[in-house]
Amino acid sequence: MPQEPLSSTLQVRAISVTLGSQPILSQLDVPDLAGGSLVALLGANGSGKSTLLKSVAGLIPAQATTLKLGADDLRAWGAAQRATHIRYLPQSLPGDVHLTVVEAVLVALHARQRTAQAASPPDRATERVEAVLKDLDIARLGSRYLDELSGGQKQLVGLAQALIHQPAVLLLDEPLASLDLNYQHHVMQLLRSLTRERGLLTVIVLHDLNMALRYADYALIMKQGKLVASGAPREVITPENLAQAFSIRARVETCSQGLPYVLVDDLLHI
Ligand SMILES: Nc1ncnc2c1ncn2[C@@H]1O[C@H](COP(=O)(O)OP(=O)(O)OP(=O)(O)O)[C@@H](O)[C@H]1O
Repeated sequence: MPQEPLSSTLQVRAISVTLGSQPILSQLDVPDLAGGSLVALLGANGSGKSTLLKSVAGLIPAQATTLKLGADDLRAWGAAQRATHIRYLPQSLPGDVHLTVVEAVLVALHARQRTAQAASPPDRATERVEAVLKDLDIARLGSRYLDELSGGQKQLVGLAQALIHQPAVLLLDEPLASLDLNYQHHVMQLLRSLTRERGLLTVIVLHDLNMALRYADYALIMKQGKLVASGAPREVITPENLAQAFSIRARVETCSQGLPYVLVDDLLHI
């Protein structure tokens, strides 16, 4: 049987990461992020978003005074246990793998099940893979080879590989980057409903602030390894914070349907 995800709050206090000789994050405190929330992680290129996600996932070394999921200290978990409950989906995925989409998602499922010692019978595993592909609306790609897919299609397969694990925390690094407009909204709607139904904590790096305004429950804005703002998207995506984080002069307008959107008027030279 698949394991039930833990629905828990992520606590990160005073996290520091040094890469090479460069301090990238320095004693960064992140507000507690509750299971069941879709969190947008925003900020300029190089502001430390990927570094924060990778350090929480345990993929790069970090120091922190607190790094917990619910009552569990993540630093006490081995790599396999951490990977079972916390999935990080990188910006780009390996493209030269000669496996079909179904095989690639099955491989991802079995890699976890070996470590979790909770293998499903093969027919049940295939059913689960098919259900995830259907959720993402890519069932028709099941028998296609990964190395023959477009960038956006590969991105969706990566998402299927992450979702098949039924993690407690999903850390997605720009998953919309190669998707067309239809799939961008499809993926955001799917993530929002999965996040709520399963009590998942989903943290998603977005460069499209309108997507954050429309779908996220909470937003974090980073600049140079620090948090500029955190809170409800409508409260933190403000002209002042956008000027500070992105060096732009921007307005937040409301469309005739009542949805907020960002309009950039000019670049600020700093
Ligand atoms: N392996 C590394 N060694 C040294 N510096 C690194 C390494 N990886 C990232 N950095 C630096 O850390 C800083 C933060 O990078 P990071 O990838 O976390 O930013 P980001 O906010 O995710 O950016 P982007 O939006 O461009 O993906 C950057 O200045 C980057 O050059």
